[in-house]
Amino acid sequence: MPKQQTVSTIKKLVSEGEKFTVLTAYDATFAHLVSSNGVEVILVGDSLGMVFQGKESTVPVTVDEMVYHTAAVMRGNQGALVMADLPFNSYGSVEQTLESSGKLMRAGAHMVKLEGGAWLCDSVTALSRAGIPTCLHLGLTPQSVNKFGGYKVQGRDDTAAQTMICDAKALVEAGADFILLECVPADLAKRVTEAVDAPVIGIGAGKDTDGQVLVIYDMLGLNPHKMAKFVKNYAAIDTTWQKAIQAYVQDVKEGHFPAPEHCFE
Ligand SMILES: Nc1nc(=O)c2c([nH]1)NC[C@@H]1CN(c3ccc(C(=O)N[C@@H](CCC(=O)O)C(=O)O)cc3)CN21
Ligand SMILES: CC(C)C(=O)C(=O)O
Ligand SMILES: [Mg+2]
Repeated sequence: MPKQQTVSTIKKLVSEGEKFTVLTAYDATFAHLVSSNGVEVILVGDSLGMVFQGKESTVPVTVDEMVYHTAAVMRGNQGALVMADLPFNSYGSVEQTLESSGKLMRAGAHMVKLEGGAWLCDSVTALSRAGIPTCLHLGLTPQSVNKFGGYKVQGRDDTAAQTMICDAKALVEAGADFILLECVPADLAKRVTEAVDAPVIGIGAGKDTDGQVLVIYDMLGLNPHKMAKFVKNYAAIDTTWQKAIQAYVQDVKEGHFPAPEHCFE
């Protein structure tokens, strides 16, 4: 594995047909644990609002909080590519997007993640020109939980599926480096992955995306709340966290995770 992962090393790995793994981390200790056990990408996810802060959703998370956690992650990171979520209501205009992203990049992030479709193309292009790589999150976008009315599988009907494919293509055309799909039928995720020339990361999106992501507290069985269908508890298989993470990496590389029971149709 390279000393430091970059957007290019991930793209190269995917072009060679290798799967990659992503886990969340919100602090230096978890960043160290994850990045020294084979995980290529750390996501400083706004899910920290739920699992770290104990809030109802990711909506209350602020840019300043993301900056704080990103800076902590950077101190523990051992060479993973660090992607930070732009939180709710911090990327409404191109100008606001550049300002919020600049704060995350100055905290040490290597790239930012935005939730949304083709309406973000101008922002993606502006970020690309500013030297900020992006990941675009489609499907179940948790910052819109109040519009969705719950955490539900997205893209089940033909129109929604077609829109998702068009959004992904437009965003990659506009300069998006990665696409992330959350809670979408496995066959749609496969179609999106085939349709775009960018690495696609999945969570609850079947086995055919280029990478997989999970929230670390979920896959270590530490989340006391009801787990989504896509979660696998790796700590139930291996008795140390290091081994649990290594088992997850191996499962993804070998195509054993996600299994049919973790997928939607
Ligand atoms: N700990 C944690 N893990 C996550 O994966 C996560 C967060 N927090 N916070 C932000 C979002 C919220 N997420 C969620 C939360 C619940 C479901 C869920 O219960 N989904 C149903 C699908 C129901 C349907 O069929 O439409 C499931 O059965 O999995 C999915 C994603 C994913 N993200
Ligand atoms: C669930 C993942 C994809 C995420 O956005 C987060 O952890 O915030
Ligand atoms: Mg998030």
